[in-house]
Amino acid sequence: MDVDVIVIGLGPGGEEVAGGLAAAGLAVVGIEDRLVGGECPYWGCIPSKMMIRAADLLAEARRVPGMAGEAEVRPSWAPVAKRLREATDDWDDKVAADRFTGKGGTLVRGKGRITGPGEVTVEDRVFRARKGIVISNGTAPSIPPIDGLRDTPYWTNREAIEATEVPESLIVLGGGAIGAELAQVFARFGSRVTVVEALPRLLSVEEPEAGDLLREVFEAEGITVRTGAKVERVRHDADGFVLNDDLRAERLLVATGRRTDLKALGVAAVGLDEDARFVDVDDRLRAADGVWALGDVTGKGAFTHVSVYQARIVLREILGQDGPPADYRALPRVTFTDPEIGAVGLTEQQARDRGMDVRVYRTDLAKSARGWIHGAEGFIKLIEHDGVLVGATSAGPVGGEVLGALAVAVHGEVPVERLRHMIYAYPTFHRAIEAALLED
Ligand SMILES: Cc1cc2nc3c(=O)[nH]c(=O)nc-3n(C[C@H](O)[C@H](O)[C@H](O)COP(=O)(O)OP(=O)(O)OC[C@H]3O[C@@H](n4cnc5c(N)ncnc54)[C@H](O)[C@@H]3O)c2cc1C
Ligand SMILES: NC(=O)c1ccc[n+]([C@@H]2O[C@H](COP(=O)([O-])OP(=O)(O)OC[C@H]3O[C@@H](n4cnc5c(N)ncnc54)[C@H](O)[C@@H]3O)[C@@H](O)[C@H]2O)c1
Repeated sequence: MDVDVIVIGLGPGGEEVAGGLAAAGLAVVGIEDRLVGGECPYWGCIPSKMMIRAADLLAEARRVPGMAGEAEVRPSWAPVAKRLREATDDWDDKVAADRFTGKGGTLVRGKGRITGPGEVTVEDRVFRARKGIVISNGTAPSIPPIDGLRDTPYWTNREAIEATEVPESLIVLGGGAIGAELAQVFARFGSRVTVVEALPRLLSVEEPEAGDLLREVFEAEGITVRTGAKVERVRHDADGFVLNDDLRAERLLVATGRRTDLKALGVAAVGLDEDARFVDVDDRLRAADGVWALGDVTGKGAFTHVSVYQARIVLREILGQDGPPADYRALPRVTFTDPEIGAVGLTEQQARDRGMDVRVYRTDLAKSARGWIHGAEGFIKLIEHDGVLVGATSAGPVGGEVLGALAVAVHGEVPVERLRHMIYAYPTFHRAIEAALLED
């Protein structure tokens, strides 16, 4: 079959670009080997945030004593599991598939493999593209080579999201975004949770203060946090999982990062390095002549907003429309723990590693009026270079929302002097940005 564009993988970015091109009248084949929509709506962002919403409600109710009277909290996972099944249509992608074909796209189910310039094969069907191929096949959970682990019935994010019951006890291997978010959810629903992280801190890609804060909060909620931990052996028996012969739990969630498999995708057929971890792209998302890549597979930030942002650039490129190139200076991310950890741009260490002469501002949320009223834990940390912010972190009850103001400041290169003399509404959480700038 000959078409204009072939899109391999219909996650958030692939769906955006394939649907956009089809709606513009191009002949598009979208290839998907699982569910149209990808990881985010079925096993990622949306169901995990629904679980978090439920867990946060429990935590909020538990805060009633001492502030507002009495509240008895009896958690039940049943409504959570039911809402997730409704939200995912029980892991059925008919609505998303119809959305794409309704725009005129051709949906092909199966695993796509690049077999030559402009050519993709799905089992015994060969597709040829006149304009090009878009690689948007995402990532899969990466399972560390720990002795015994692969033979056990461990969970990845997929099984955790599909859980119909809360385990009595849970070990979470990996204290990154997935591990931290899901550890807190299951703990708030009554599971005895231990987080085991190899590095010295939780959320190690963010500011150290963020990992330290989360550890404090987790331990106060009864979650055991083991950092700097090395797991050498895993086994499973009738009672559950055993790590290093000393740590036991009913379930084990492996959340140790993600992996790509460029060899299986056949990227060498278009001259790309099949042993690389990610597809190398330029600021127009071009990987080779007639090949674009977007989303997690590019290694520019494993977030839905990055995938969709890149997809819009690819769409413009293929349709011959003008627009700015990709710019990741103000890349925002939010870990939806409670407190939320919002961050944009560079951390202090990343800025220093780039040789930047930085000035750092920091304040505790508890010192702000709203933070004190709320009984909130969190902080604002700002990284200035050359009179503008190059990075910021906002940790707190709505850290991800407060981040909006900081993302605008980094993206727009607003002079710090202007930020210092702006009026911040009283008493809001975001007013702590002013406090940080004045605290010096
Ligand atoms: C638990 C969890 C929570 C998350 N929470 C957030 C969040 O709150 N906010 C956020 O921004 N991000 C979050 N993410 C990350 C987000 O889900 C990903 O960044 C996003 O889904 C990546 O999109 P993508 O377009 O790269 O493709 P993906 O969503 O990874 O989809 C790629 C698709 O390609 C298909 N595919 C793969 N290989 C082939 C092939 N050879 N042929 C055909 N099809 C193929 C796959 O089946 C898949 O459907 C979360 C992830 C997880 C796991
Ligand atoms: N709120 C969000 O936006 C959100 C939520 C979840 C996931 N995500 C995205 O999904 C990606 C994948 O999430 P993730 O949490 O799997 O990966 P991650 O890379 O964020 O964290 C993995 C953690 O596992 C640790 N680790 C690796 N091997 C280990 C081992 N053998 N023993 C103990 N610890 C080990 C790493 O040191 C790291 O801290 C994230 O990078 C993020 O981009 C985003």
